[in-house]
Amino acid sequence: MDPLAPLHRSKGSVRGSRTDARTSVLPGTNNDAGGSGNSGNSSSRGAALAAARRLEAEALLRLLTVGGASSSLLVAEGPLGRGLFVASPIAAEQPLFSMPDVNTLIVPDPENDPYSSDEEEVFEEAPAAAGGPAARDQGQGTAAPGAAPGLGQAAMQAEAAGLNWREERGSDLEDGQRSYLDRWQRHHGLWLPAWLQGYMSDSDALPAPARLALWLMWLRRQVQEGGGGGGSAAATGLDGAEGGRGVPFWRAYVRCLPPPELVTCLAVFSEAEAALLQVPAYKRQWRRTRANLSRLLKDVNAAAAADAAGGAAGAAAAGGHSPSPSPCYSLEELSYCYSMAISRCFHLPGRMLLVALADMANHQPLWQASAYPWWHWVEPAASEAPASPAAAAAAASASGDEGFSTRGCFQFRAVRPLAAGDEVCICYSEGANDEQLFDYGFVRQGNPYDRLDLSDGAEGLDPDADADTDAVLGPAGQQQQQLCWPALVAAAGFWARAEDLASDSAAPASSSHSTLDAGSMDRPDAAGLSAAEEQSLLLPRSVGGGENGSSSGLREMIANVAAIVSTAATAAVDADAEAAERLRQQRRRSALLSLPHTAQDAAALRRWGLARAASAAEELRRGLAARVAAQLASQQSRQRPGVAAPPRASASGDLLEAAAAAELAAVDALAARVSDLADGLGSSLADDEAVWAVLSEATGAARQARAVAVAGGSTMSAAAAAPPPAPTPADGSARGRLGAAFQSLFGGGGNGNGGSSSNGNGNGNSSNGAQITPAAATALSAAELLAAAEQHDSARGRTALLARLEYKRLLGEAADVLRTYRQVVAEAAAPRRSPATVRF
Ligand SMILES: C[S@@+](CC[C@H](N)C(=O)[O-])C[C@H]1O[C@@H](n2cnc3c(N)ncnc32)[C@H](O)[C@@H]1O
Repeated sequence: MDPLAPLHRSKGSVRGSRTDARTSVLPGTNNDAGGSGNSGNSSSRGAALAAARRLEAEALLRLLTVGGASSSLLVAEGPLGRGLFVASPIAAEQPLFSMPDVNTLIVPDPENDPYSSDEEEVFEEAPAAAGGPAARDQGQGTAAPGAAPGLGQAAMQAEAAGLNWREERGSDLEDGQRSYLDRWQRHHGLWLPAWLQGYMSDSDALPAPARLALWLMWLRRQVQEGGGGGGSAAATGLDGAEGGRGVPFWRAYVRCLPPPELVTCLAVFSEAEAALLQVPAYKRQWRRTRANLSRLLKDVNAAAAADAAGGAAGAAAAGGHSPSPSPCYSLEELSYCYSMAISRCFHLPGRMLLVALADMANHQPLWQASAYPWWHWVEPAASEAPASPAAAAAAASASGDEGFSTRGCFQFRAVRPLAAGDEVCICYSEGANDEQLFDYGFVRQGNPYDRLDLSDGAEGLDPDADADTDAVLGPAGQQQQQLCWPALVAAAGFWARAEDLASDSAAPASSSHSTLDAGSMDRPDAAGLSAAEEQSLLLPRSVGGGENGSSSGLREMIANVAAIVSTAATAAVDADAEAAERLRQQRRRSALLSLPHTAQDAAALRRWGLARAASAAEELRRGLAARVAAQLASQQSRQRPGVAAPPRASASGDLLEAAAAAELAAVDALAARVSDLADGLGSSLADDEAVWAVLSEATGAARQARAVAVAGGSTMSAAAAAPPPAPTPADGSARGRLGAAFQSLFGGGGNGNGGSSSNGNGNGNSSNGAQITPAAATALSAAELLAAAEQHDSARGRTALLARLEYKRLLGEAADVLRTYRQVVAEAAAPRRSPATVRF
């Protein structure tokens, strides 16, 4: 995968900006991943950390409240780990939280700058209202009944502090950034060193998340060292008016970040942890990122040392004290900060930002998300607004800023009316599991946007290759061939229209978003799309772009297969009833596996017996049949004298046969690649499922123990303070936490029957772990199983295990679909005999 890709897809595009979000995460799956997220629920150590982090978050909340942010949020542990919750009921579209720009970290993000292209205006204008800026802010209807008192205060305080984010929309990003940085430094009394200023002021020097990472890395050191004016949050008084400034503020923020051992984004994996990933594409991506980060680190440390040397020379010449020594940052620090940046940042057009507290919102698919990010612009008061361009220029030069004055704050707004206690979840982005793993440190079970990388990974993978700083985290230039799951299944003839699913009563009534397209902000506009158009929406960029041979080749392949399948489906297919039924079942299963399947989706599809999906597929086929006809016509018209005659339109059967032969070869090649990929992995799906069963059982047992302790009157922190039982050697006996889990699942006995997974449908990686019985277990001996479980008993170990489990399921499903394809294509091309018409 292109390591730059996460930079374009990171979390939470602010509403109004263009977003390519279209993903969903099944509720109740990733939270069970335990260590996959940073819930910290998997052990008493996790609970202790969670409790400590909750206290930090409370401290941050208090700081924010006095520092200019306003919120009606609480921080608590929920089903997805630590998250944000609604403190008091709030109406739809009202702000839940507001943070002045100066209390965020903002860097330019030219990669995501619509002003540099011809895209339309993406910010909503602040509605005109009478009065000064503060009155206007309050008069925008933002403080609705039920909203927390004081919303709008943020902008007022920002104004009082003279904190206007002066910039002209569409003006040079770097001017705006200089002005913002200047305000930021004055506000916090923290002065960025020259080396950091250098990275900050040159938008082309580094991608935005890397710059955010450097800023954060420097800030962490500042607050650890207590520099920059201010003691500990407690010592300086959280209730003081200065609470939103300087070291106390940023110390509280840094303390609220997840501790490194609970971070599961790919960039923080050690060599040993990366080995657990098994999947070559994941490992390659990890290696490339680490190599890029190492190069950046070398650069940064050299620049910081040069600064320090310059400072020392200056100080010596002036006979003063020697300045502070050059900081020497470690790869661990940088990769941690980089992971924080990519997993917690938000997008504004042309900018990327980190926002305290807002970055504690967990992810849900768009149709389930309860809030959305919003940038609230506050226009200057009429009295402030320059009367003419000349006056604007004069005002700008007087203020030292350029451009038109705007000020803003970051907000979360409610998607729908929310009750106290509702979790505030936003939709981060769409993405295949490799992207989600890289960006956020979790994978989605049955992710409909998942796809297999079928490239052999031979190009652009030399981690030691020379690259200058500009290329850090830059594109490797490798165009990968990917099998896009929805496109593949749609091509096989199955599709369900978004409206069909959304109209089901099981779907959330208030949501206009479909279960099929879980993330597009434009969803309501897309409601009228045909199934074929929906399919094209889901084509990944590498297929849809058609920029090079391989992607257009793949696109063609999909179109070809679709055409053939369409012909096959509408033609009389020679097949006996039993084979036809088998085929139909396979295809239904493929469809089910590929559609977003929440419990409701699955129930709805079962209830309908796929009738609606099938009818939508019919619609798709009709469209494709027209394309086949067009193809035939165009091939016929390209026929030239002297060249072996291509099949004639009248002999469409021949053409079909020739196309099918080519198609069979392509499908076989793909199937071989899928099988190679499966062979190259270190363990089987069944092995991994058994290991996961032990781990999740252990997690369940730990939760249960904690619940008992809490019910018995002990406090959360007392329960959390109890040391976890020491792991026992993996000797197969049922001792220790994992041993007990093992025994409860497998009765303590070994297995070794090499049977297939109990999870025949490839789903349910967590909650059904306890249903795995010895009969359904794996070829691993008891000792091996325990050893493997112990090896994975950490946040990153569990994440690696879940990630490769999903990958293996995807491989299995791909093999299934390819087999089905093969059968359909072969049948389509076979000479017709007495027809037993099969309609799918
Ligand atoms: C922006 S933070 C959200 C707050 C985070 N839970 C915390 O306590 O700091 C993003 C991280 O939260 C976790 N996370 C968020 N949504 C999740 C989900 N639906 N499933 C699993 N983990 C999730 C992942 O670890 C992700 O990297």
